Parts: sequence; C-alpha cells; structure tokens
Amino acid sequence: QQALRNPAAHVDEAAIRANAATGREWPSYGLNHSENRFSPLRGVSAQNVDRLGLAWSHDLGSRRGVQATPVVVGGVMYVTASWSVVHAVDARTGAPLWTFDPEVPREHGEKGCCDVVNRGVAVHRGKVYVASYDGRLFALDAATGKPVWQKDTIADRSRPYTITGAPRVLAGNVVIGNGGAEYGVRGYLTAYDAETGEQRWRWFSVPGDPSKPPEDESMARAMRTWDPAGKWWEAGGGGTMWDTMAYDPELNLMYVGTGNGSPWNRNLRSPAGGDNLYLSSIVALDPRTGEYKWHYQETPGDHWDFTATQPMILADLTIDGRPRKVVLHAPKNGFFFVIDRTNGDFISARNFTEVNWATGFDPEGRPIENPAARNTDQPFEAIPTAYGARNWHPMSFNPQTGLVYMPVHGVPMTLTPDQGWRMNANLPGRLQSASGWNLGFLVNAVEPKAKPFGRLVAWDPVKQIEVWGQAYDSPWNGGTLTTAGDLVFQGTADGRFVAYHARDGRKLWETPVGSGAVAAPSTYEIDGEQYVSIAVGWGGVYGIVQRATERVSPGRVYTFKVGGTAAMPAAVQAERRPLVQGIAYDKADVEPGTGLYVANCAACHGVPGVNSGGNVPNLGYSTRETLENLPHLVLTGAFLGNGMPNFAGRLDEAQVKQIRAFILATADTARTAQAAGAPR
Ligand SMILES: O=C(O)c1cc(C(=O)O)c2c(n1)C(=O)C(=O)c1cc(C(=O)O)[nH]c1-2
Ligand SMILES: [Ca+2]
Repeated sequence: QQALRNPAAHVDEAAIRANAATGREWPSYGLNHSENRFSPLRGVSAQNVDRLGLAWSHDLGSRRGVQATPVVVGGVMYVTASWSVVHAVDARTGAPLWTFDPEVPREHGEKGCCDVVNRGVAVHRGKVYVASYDGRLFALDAATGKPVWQKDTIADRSRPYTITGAPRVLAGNVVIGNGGAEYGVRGYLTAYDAETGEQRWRWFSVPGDPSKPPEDESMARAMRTWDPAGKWWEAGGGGTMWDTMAYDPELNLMYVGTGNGSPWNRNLRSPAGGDNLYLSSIVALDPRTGEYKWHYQETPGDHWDFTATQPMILADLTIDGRPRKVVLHAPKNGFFFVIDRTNGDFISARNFTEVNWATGFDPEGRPIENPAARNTDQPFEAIPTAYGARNWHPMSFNPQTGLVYMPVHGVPMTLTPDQGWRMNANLPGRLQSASGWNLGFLVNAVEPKAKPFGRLVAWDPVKQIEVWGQAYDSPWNGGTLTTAGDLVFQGTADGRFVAYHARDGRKLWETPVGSGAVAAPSTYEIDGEQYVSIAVGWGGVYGIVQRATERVSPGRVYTFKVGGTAAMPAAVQAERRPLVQGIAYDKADVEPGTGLYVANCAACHGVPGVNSGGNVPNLGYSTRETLENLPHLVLTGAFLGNGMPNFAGRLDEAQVKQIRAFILATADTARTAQAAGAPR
C-alpha cells in the first residue's frame, strides 16, 4: 500500500517562523508565534477585494457555535466545528479528505458555561492536535485523521472541566489549558511531548489546599495573596487558561492569559481581599519546563469575571523613542494593555470602551478602582460586564498601519448581591425584568441601564487611541484578520463577511453568510492564488440564547478568491413561531417554576419570549406539542444528542410542570409586552 503524503510533515517551529515572512500557509491558530494574524499576502488587496467571490464552501455538519480559525498547511485545511469535530479538506477545492470525531459524551455539554465550541487545531511534524470538549488531547495523523496518541488532560474528573481552546505547539511541547471557572475548578496548563504524548510539565495558575505543600515557588508566592478564610480551594479558585497563548522563541518564553476567580465574588473567595494571584493575569513561563518567569495582573482580586484569557499579540514597537518588545492585550476588563514581554513591566493601559469599575491605571500598573464596584450589598451594573468588552474573538495587528483591529462587545448585565454573583452569570442583559416576574434569582433582577452594542475598533497601541471604528447593531461580532493588502476582514453577528480598508475603515466588500459569524478568518496562497477563509456558525456564550439574524444555517467554511464564481449555498431561515399558548397551567406553579427554570434551564435557553433564542431554542417559542410533552422530553434524555441533559433523578414530573408553568406565564407576559411594541 502506498504511503499517503503527509501534508503537515514539514511543519515545525522553524517552518512557522519562515512562514511568517511569506504567509503562504496558516500553520497555527494565530498564524505565527506572535499570534498577530497579519498576513503578508497581497494577492487580495484594497484594489481588487471588490471582485472577491466564493471559491468553495464546505458543510461542517454542525449546529452549535463554530469558533475555529482554519489552519492550512501542505494544501490541506484543518478546521474544527462544535463538539470538537475536526475536518480536513483540500484547501484549493474544498473536497473533504477526512473527519475526526472524538465522540464527546453529550452529557458533558452542560459542564461548560459557554457552548460546546472549539477554536481549532495545532499542527507539528505530521500530526494534528485537537483537544475535545470533555478534556482529552488527541494527536492525529495529518494524512489520515487516525489518532496516534491521546491523553486525558483532566486532573480531577469530579470537577466540571471543559476544553474549548486550540492547543499550541511551543518548543516541541503541545500545550493546553482548560475552562470551568464559572462552576468551580482550579485552572492549570499542561505540556505534552508533541511526538510521544508524554507529560512534560503542568503549571497551576492558583494555589491549592494550603494544608498541602505548594507545587512550586510560584504557588507559594500566590498563596500569600489569598485569604484562607474563603476556602477558595473548595470551589477551585479559578484562573482557567481557556484560550490565549503566544510564544517568543528568542526569549524562550511562552505567554498565557489566566481567567476569573471561582467563585466570582471575592468576598466569598478571599474575604480579607488580596490580589489572588495569578487570576486575570498575563503570565510568562519557560515553555520547556513550565517554570514561572513573571506575571502582570490586569485585574487584581478579580470580582467581575474579568478574565485575561482574551487573545494577546506580541509586537515590537517604538514607544517614547525606545524599541520595545511588548505584549498587546485587550481583555474583558475594557483596558488596552501594553506590557514589556521581556520582564512583565507595565508600559501603559487605556480604556478602549466605557468602563466604570476603575478610572484608569497608575504608573505602577495598578488600577484606580471605583469602590462601588466591589460593593456586594447593592446591585452593581459593572461596565464592561462578564461578557467582556472583549472576549475570545481574536484581534489582529498590522505592522504597516500600526493598528490593532478588535471586536468590542457591549452586553449589559447587573450583578446582584445574592448567589447570582457567584455563578448565574450566563443570562444576557436587559432581558429579565421585561418578563414581568419577580426574577430575583436572576443576575439581572435589576434592569441594566446600558444598551447592547457591537463595534470594530482600530486601535493605535503606541498612542493608546482609537483611530477608526465601525458600529454594529448587535454585540458578538467575529474575530479579525489583517493583510499587507491593506485589508481587515471580519464576520459579523448579523451574518455577513466584510472587508474594510485597514487605514481608514472604509467598507470595501461584503457578502452574506449562512448565520452569524464569530470565528476569525484566515488566508493562504496556493499556486500564486490567495484564498480567504472563514468558518461560520453562530454560538458562544451570547450566541446560545440570542441571535442577530434570521439566517441560522449549519456550520460551514466559506473560502473566497478574486474572481471566485462558486454559488453561495442557500441559507436556512429561522422558523418564526408565535409565543406558545393554549396550555392550561396552575398559577401557583409559576413561583417555584421560576427558581427551577433559572437553576436548570436559563443558561442555555435564556428567558422565554424575551430572548430570541440562539443556537439553542428559546422555550417561549416552543410548539404546543413540545410543551405538552415537556416532562417526557426533560426526563428521558430525548434531546441528549443536542447536548440537552437528561434530568431524570434531578427533577421530577411535578417540577417539570412547574417549569412549564413559568415558561407559559412568561410567554403570556412577553405577548402582552410585544403587543405593546416591545422588540422580539
Ligand atoms: O472561566 C472559564 O473557565 C471560562 C471558559 C470559557 C470557555 O472555555 O469557553 C469561557 C469563559 N470562561 C467566559 O468567561 C466567557 O465569557 C466565555 C465566552 C465563551 C464563548 O465561547 O463564547 N467561552 C467563555
Ligand atoms: Ca469565565
């Protein structure tokens, strides 16, 4: 039997560095070790982008969020879809080569906060690496998609760990973190030998049980910044590293962004206060050993789910006349940070959007906090919110324009003093009080004042100012790509793929795509022809419950080239149903049903009749048959294949009827509100 050519055989650290000069391939999540998503390709440019047409598209067979950046090496594209399924397709034609499905047990779906998404693969020396939602790391043969080795990365299976992020191969190790800080875990990063899968090191981002010896010096130091009275180790402490990493081979440093505290409320976690290292920080590690080198904490003593996991970029800039090697970072907390990446020194921070938790940063790099923001006796509408002024949607940096292009989100939300501040965080803003019920359990028991918005911001990191911006009606627009052809590409929440001029933000081209787009595009060249690709599939923490377009097609990769003539596939339109009614319910069931709904249903289904529904249906728009059958559907695992848990043993039939009463009553209220002109 003839050996298959392996498309990734040539990919290693040297190849990734060499590719940074040509941009012909897209060999890692953020294109290069700096993760700047700046392609030197000029085949598609501001001059000819208006002639961009579809070259091919490929159905990913996926109905939940698609967040992957397509990786392209050796003429093959590797892209992931929901439930961590990997697709290999011919990058020139879109012809499918293989798929790999890790068969994530659907019961695992509810263990994550934010949709069953995956941000993509790493490739190295003939292997493709993917981490599955349930925490396994796979090395696949790049030619066949067959597993070569696999590892269980989860240290404690009794905890709700998940993985959504793309692994990186750094200094010969595959490095992967995890998520789960909304529900109580201790974050860590693990490195495995890329060839053999043997574990090389593991670095925890927050200290464990103080009665046990700390794992290393960095944990001993971190321990002193937490108050043991909070018993944070019982909840886990958080600090999950679920997305960003970057690498500077010359400095032999890797960089990782850490997540929020678990629980969110510092008063519960560490009642005497403290910075709670290394939450919400950029941390530099030795990629060979995992040894801690330095950190810069962007939100000391995090209290608001202000993760620092948002994608960072390494850049070399001249600041105050001095060449500086920096990390550029715009995390959830609304400030744009410039940090010296050789030693972690703070250079500058400026808010890139409205912020009310701090008024700025002092010269030492400490935030000047608004004391009301830590008050847990009163509801507080933190701006930005837990959805983040930025989230995982990647930004890009164009050294020709000196600008960073970043999607900025505004999703209003009010933090309330009760348990909501711990974790009932997955409910979108503005929505709850409109339902007319006493939703005291919900995060937004108090209506937020802010309005939702989306914005593409072109930011000058040296001057720390916005140079241009594009406003969108909806939050949750996609990551960006920038090119030497003076372009910025972005998918939008309302289901378009758009090219802007990198210098002034003029819109140069757009096309509708099958649904809202959240992932970042990538670009590559084959036989002198430049292709631009985007994986589209609406989802993520906002996209589960809310959508901004009626186009709800399954996940699909679209690849464009100048003069492309392939036909755009027809989009699937959402079925518009009226609010459900006509089923009798007992009014006395509504109140207990509210609490049950919030605890069991709201994170994925949103608020009935108030949210539109995203990639998970809104139950206010259920059919009568669905609601009549609700006890059966909820208690037999009828939709387990979609990730809907089987609640048998957790809820009984009487409780499901109470939940149904809440859904029906809330739909009744929403119907009245809609009749009076409230938006659907
Ligand atoms: O604390 C965590 O462990 C964790 C994990 C994840 C994740 O893995 O996707 C998200 C978040 N937090 C989070 O705070 C957040 O806003 C978020 C949005 C998304 C998404 O995919 O849309 N994931 C996550
Ligand atoms: Ca989080």
